[in-house]
Amino acid sequence: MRVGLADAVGRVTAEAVWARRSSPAFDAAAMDGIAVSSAATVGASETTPLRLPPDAYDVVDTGDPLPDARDAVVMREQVHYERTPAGPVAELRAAVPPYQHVRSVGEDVAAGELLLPEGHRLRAVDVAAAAAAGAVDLLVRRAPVVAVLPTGDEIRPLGGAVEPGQIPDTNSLMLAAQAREAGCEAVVLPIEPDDPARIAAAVHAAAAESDLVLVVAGSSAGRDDYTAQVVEQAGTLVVHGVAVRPGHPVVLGLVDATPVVGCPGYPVSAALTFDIFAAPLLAALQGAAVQRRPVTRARLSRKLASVVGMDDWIRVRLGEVAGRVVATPLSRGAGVLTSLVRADGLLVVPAGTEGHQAGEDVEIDLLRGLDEIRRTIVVIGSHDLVLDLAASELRRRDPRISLASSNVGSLGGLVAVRDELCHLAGSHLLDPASGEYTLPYVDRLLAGRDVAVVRLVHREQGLIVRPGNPLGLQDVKDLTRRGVRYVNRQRGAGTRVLLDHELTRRGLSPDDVEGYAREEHTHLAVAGAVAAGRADCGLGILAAARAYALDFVPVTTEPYDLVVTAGLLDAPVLAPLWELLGSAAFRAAVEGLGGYCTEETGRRIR
Ligand SMILES: Nc1nc2c(c(=O)[nH]1)N[C@H]1C(S)=C(S)[C@@H](COP(=O)(O)OP(=O)(O)OC[C@H]3O[C@@H](n4cnc5c(N)ncnc54)[C@H](O)[C@@H]3O)O[C@H]1N2
Ligand code: MOO
Repeated sequence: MRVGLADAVGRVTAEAVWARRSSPAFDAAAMDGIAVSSAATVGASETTPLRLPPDAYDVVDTGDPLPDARDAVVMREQVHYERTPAGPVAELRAAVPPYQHVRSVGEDVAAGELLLPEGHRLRAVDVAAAAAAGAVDLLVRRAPVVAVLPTGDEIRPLGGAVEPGQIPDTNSLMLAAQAREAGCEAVVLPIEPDDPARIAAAVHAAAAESDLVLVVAGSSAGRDDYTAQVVEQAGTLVVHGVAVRPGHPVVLGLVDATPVVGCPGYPVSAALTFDIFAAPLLAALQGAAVQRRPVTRARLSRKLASVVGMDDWIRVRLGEVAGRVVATPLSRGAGVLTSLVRADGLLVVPAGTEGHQAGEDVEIDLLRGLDEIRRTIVVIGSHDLVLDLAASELRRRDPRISLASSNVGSLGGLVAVRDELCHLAGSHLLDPASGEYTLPYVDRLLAGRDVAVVRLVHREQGLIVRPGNPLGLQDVKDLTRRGVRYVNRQRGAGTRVLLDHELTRRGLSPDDVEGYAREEHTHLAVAGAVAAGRADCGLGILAAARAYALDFVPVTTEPYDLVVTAGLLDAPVLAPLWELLGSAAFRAAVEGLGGYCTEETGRRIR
């Protein structure tokens, strides 16, 4: 099919494009000035200037055709005019070589020259060059049509009501957009319930109208998982299950000669399945090359275990610390779509590998440019909402800046500072012996290192309870009451150390607290567990309680600090953060979260 140049970007050429016209189509002035005959200027110099009468030159502007009998241009700035009764005489103080400042016919592209090969994906510059070479439209390959077929009794169309237990159809939105990004047309079909006959009918109908059918979900072993069975009965089932995770239960087959990919329902699995299986197929259908991502080497910030026998696709955040790119693995859950949203790169741990040690050198497929990665502030340690607010505010102020924080608890953060795996560690570790926060741990873990500690905030820690505090919890000692279900933080988290300290002070033991062994990794996750009724109480910050409209019983106020290698304090990557911490507007926004005091924000306490 032929498409107009304005609509051709992203399409793939179906024939070679030969220039029909030269560009420029005539010898043209390349500068504003005067057109002259070079032969007439021989001998001109500073000491013997040449005086050209008005009929021996023509005034020209950039792009003008070169008048007959002229073969060179002198820039306006190098011409001195002298008024005479016969008109302005141009004085030249140097000889002009032939074709000086002249763009000759076909300098850009010559008629008859090959401009673009067949099978080339068109970009903005390509269509402009084609237009300059005389094209008005181009023969392009048909864009493959991708049909997206969502399945599942629980799936509801986007924008409509979603009852408890139902899931909005986010996968179809994503897969259709991925197909369009791959240069295809995408059609999202109505959601089919878990009924093999209906799914089969929909697959047949879609196969007749499209080049690839993506059946969403129903790929694994559940009672209502029919995709593989449908493909087997309606056509040919080629593969069910691959040694890739996420994406393990993918279904590959043919129905009525149209390829069908059964994408697992978990969003990360669905997205990666498209990348791994659908994208190369669609590129092949268009006769174009698959886009390979650039790669970089990086140091892994944490140990990464991986099951032997599966290629593990790990999403990572990246930043540059001490001159080396550091990769921090994000959540591995196939349902954690935000792991892909936040990812700067992908790390594939091959099937034959058990994983990697912290600090190991690995290869990363880049999802973002290295220049952006170099401007990323890497925070590892305890997490606080103020860091999220800072990340958002830094980006608003300068779109090139990112702040990536990963939560491994305060202790893990100090270890990451020690190992040069982050710029900053968020820490609020209480030393029960001295009652001091963070500094005793810095002395122990980072002994002999020149380390600075900058106060971020003071914040209130307290019991996060259901609205109205139905169990009447007033103090940490109430956690030992029968029937009170507590939700704890992970080992190494400052909030867990705080609980232990508060229990010890009261002569209580963790064994007295029901749910002590149950761990969540963030304040918000603790609040989420209480809000969902899966626990009655957890220790955390006021802002987390507020985020879920829960009640809060204050226990203590604690400092939350940023630990940084002193040599990095003046690093350009951190400058925007220090500036932000000094801003009154930012401090007001922090106080607005509730439970924060910014009196000492930005103060270096060591
Ligand atoms: N016993 C086993 N259970 C599971 C296995 C297994 O091998 N044995 N595999 C797991 C893996 S790995 C994956 S991946 C998933 C694949 O799930 P299905 O493709 O069968 O999909 P469902 O079970 O229907 O749904 C899974 C999950 O995805 C959500 N979903 C489904 N469609 C959409 C949509 N259009 N938009 C957004 N989210 C969607 C669905 O609600 C579920 O939460 O199976 C594991 N289980
Ligand atoms: O293999 Mo499943 O695709 O991990 O989530």
